[in-house]
Amino acid sequence: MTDQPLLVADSLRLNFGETKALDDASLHIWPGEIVALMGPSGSGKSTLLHCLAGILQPESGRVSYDGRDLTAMSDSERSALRRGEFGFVFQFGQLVPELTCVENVALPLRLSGAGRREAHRTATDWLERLEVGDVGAKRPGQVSGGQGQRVAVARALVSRPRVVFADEPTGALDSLNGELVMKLFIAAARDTGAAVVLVTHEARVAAYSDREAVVRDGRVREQEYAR
Ligand SMILES: Nc1ncnc2c1ncn2[C@@H]1O[C@H](COP(=O)(O)OP(=O)(O)OP(=O)(O)O)[C@@H](O)[C@H]1O
Repeated sequence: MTDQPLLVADSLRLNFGETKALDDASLHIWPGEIVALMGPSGSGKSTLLHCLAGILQPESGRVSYDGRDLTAMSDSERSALRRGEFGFVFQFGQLVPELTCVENVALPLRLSGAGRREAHRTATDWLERLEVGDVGAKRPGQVSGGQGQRVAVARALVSRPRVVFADEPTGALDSLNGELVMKLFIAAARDTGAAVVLVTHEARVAAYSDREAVVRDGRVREQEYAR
């Protein structure tokens, strides 16, 4: 680890109408660190993740990434940062249904200017790494939930982001498949040196992290280093 955090949330506040979703939430993420956000339903975990990723803007407080103030950037600067430096894995629906699995994984590379052949070769390698090399030609609707999530993980990591945000990445899977996806996901993230911010309800998913941060009532209440 370096002596500078990669991502910092400093005293974030965000309300949805009467609901205080974030109420003075602060968190540091270090390069390469795997952090699980735990806590009761509705406590603000997803809202915190979305603010850290520059998807939601807090009403007050600051998010900085690599020393740059995300909250002060224009929308287009923030989008460029998300495309270039961040990867995302969500519970459902993040694959483009009209594209094959290999095309889905190649998409981030194509959008950043890679040629078709090179992008497909890299995407195929990533599918093999996630042990779904055989589904490349299929569309997302033709593969199982576990296979689809492994394709989604490959797509999140293919452009070698420095941070991967994962919101309940195994929430729709049975425990066996969830375990396999987590194992492959975390091994690949550690290999590439990506930090991971993971929202989960499940202790056995959080067990893959280096640190658990508990969110309660819109604030990070407890942090614990695993093992
Ligand atoms: N778009 C929205 N509009 C209105 N209220 C919202 C919105 N998003 C979140 N909230 C509310 O903000 C609070 C925090 O929600 P958030 O989704 O961050 O919690 P969470 O801890 O991720 O919950 P869960 O574990 O159930 O997914 C909740 O009370 C939720 O109902």
